[in-house]
Amino acid sequence: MTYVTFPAEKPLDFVAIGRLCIDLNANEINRPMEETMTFTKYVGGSPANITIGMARFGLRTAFIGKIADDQMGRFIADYLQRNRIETSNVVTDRTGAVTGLAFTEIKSPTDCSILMYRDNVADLKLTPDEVSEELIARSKVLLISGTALAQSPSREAVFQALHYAKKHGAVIVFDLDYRPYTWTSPEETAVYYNLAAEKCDILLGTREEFDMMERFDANPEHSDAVTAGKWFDYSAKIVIIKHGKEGSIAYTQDGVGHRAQSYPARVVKTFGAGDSYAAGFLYGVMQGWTLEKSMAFGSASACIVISSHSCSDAMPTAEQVHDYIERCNRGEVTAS
Ligand SMILES: Nc1ncnc2c1ncn2[C@@H]1O[C@H](COP(=O)(O)OP(=O)(O)OP(=O)(O)O)[C@@H](O)[C@H]1O
Ligand SMILES: O=C(O)C[C@@H](O)[C@H](O)C(=O)CO
Repeated sequence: MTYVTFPAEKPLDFVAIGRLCIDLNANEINRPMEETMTFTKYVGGSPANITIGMARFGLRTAFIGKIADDQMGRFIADYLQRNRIETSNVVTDRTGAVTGLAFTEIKSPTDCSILMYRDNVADLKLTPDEVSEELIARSKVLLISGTALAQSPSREAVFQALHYAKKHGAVIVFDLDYRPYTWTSPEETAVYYNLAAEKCDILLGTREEFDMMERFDANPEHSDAVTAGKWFDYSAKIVIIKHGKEGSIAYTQDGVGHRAQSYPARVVKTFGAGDSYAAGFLYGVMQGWTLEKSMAFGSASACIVISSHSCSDAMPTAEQVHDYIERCNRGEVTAS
């Protein structure tokens, strides 16, 4: 059954708008960052990671964002180009803004955290008039990521991109990606997340992220089915609630909940699961697969990334994901 129709005539498969940053992942893992002396540099930013994942699956992709006019910004732009991601709408800041840094702490495979340096970052300085209508008009999908709503003018740039996507018939995906340290208050977050979510066809978030959005609901039940049902009154066709190792559930407008279990994984770090899951799931539905097959593909993609040191570099190819699923089905992968 087809729950979302992607405009096949569009030459681009996928465009994302939002954060381009640098991950600095601790090399000395299984200890607090106070004891970490060296880090490995990777391109980061949740929407960037998802786009890199889609490119690794062989899709035609592009990115809308702003980078700093420095070595880190050029590192990011070069990495995107080397991964065949169109950067025609990646704008270079000229105000002296810097690149967001995400220092990642891996205390244990299940106790990871991110220390984000987000002051005066270039990615939040993208303006509405810098968003290319022509690029969005060429794409089947526009993905927005919640953190880009955290500050103006990036906030307005996202809403302008949403306007273009609606105008040109792109499928709109909202990866909630709630990062509290980027926001001034949960109330502000909920207001802007809800305004954006009303325009979106596919929503992906964790239970906690949807709970944040429901703070103004009268008597919120915070139950997955009720959460999903609320968004079908707007533009939503699919609402996915992710539950970490417990798997995920996708609701459709007919009220059916489609469940997916997680696969076993030898976890190095937990973050990156959501980005790789989103890329794998969206790839699957864009191939016309069932929701269950697409969710399983996303789940396996997530396992590959959380079993790796990086997020962006570790984004797998479709062949690697299929192979992982087959090895799990043969009982060759054990969880750690
Ligand atoms: N420990 C795990 N073992 C196996 N699979 C996992 C694990 N954690 C997450 N996953 C898979 O990844 C999917 C998304 O993970 P999660 O629910 O943690 O999203 P998220 O919080 O957005 O991720 P992130 O930590 O990147 O922000 C899950 O639905 C599951 O399929
Ligand atoms: O999105 C961020 O700013 C952090 C990411 O770069 C990091 O890779 C991560 O947390 C992935 O979800």
